[in-house]
Amino acid sequence: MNFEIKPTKIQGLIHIQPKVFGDERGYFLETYNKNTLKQLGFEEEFVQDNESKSKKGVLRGLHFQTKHTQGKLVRCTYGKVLDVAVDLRKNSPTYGHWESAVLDSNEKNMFYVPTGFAHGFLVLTEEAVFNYKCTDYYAPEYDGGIKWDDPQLNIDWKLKEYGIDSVTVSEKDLNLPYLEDLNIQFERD
Ligand SMILES: Cc1cn([C@H]2C[C@H](O)[C@@H](COP(=O)(O)OP(=O)(O)O[C@H]3O[C@H](C)C(=O)[C@H](O)[C@H]3O)O2)c(=O)[nH]c1=O
Repeated sequence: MNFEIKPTKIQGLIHIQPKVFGDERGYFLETYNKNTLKQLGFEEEFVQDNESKSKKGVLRGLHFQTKHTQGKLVRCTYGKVLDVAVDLRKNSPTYGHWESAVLDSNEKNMFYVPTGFAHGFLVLTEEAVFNYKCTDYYAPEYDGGIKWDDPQLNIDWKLKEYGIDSVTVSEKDLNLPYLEDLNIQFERD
């Protein structure tokens, strides 16, 4: 099997480790295989692929769409990021809880963030290229989010551990609300 599914602390989040085939030429891996992942119980359909490049200390997020909610299969194809998902699902026992994963382009590891979560990442290396598949289309009219330093969420962005003195956040993200001012709960798909 070319993919290994690993458990997470929050139900619904999934760590996916593709098998990497190395030889004297370099390496090969399947980055997505609908049938193989279906055999592992992962049956999401994707409609849009995205890529972004950012410098160390850039923090994109925490984002969600209030309609056309997107499940995201995320990975880092250059450098390393700390990826964070926050559970906003209605009646979830882990509502308001977060889970993080270091996505490393050398490890090829992936993280699946289902609908109902806010998502963001912090770049840990000088540069990082971030690629992800989405289960629904971009719908800016339904763009929403939570500010990265929400004291109620108290996310450990590991800034000191990675020697990041200050984060670079877009104007839009700097003006995102805290969760307590949002009172948002997503119905489960
Ligand atoms: C997301 C997106 C953006 N755009 C355009 C809109 C802006 O002109 C430009 C940058 O958009 P934005 O600043 O929203 O990009 P990010 O801050 O990387 O947003 C993403 O960051 C976090 C980590 C996410 O999980 C979401 O996928 C997404 O919100 O790309 C598009 O044309 N299509 C798209 O799907």
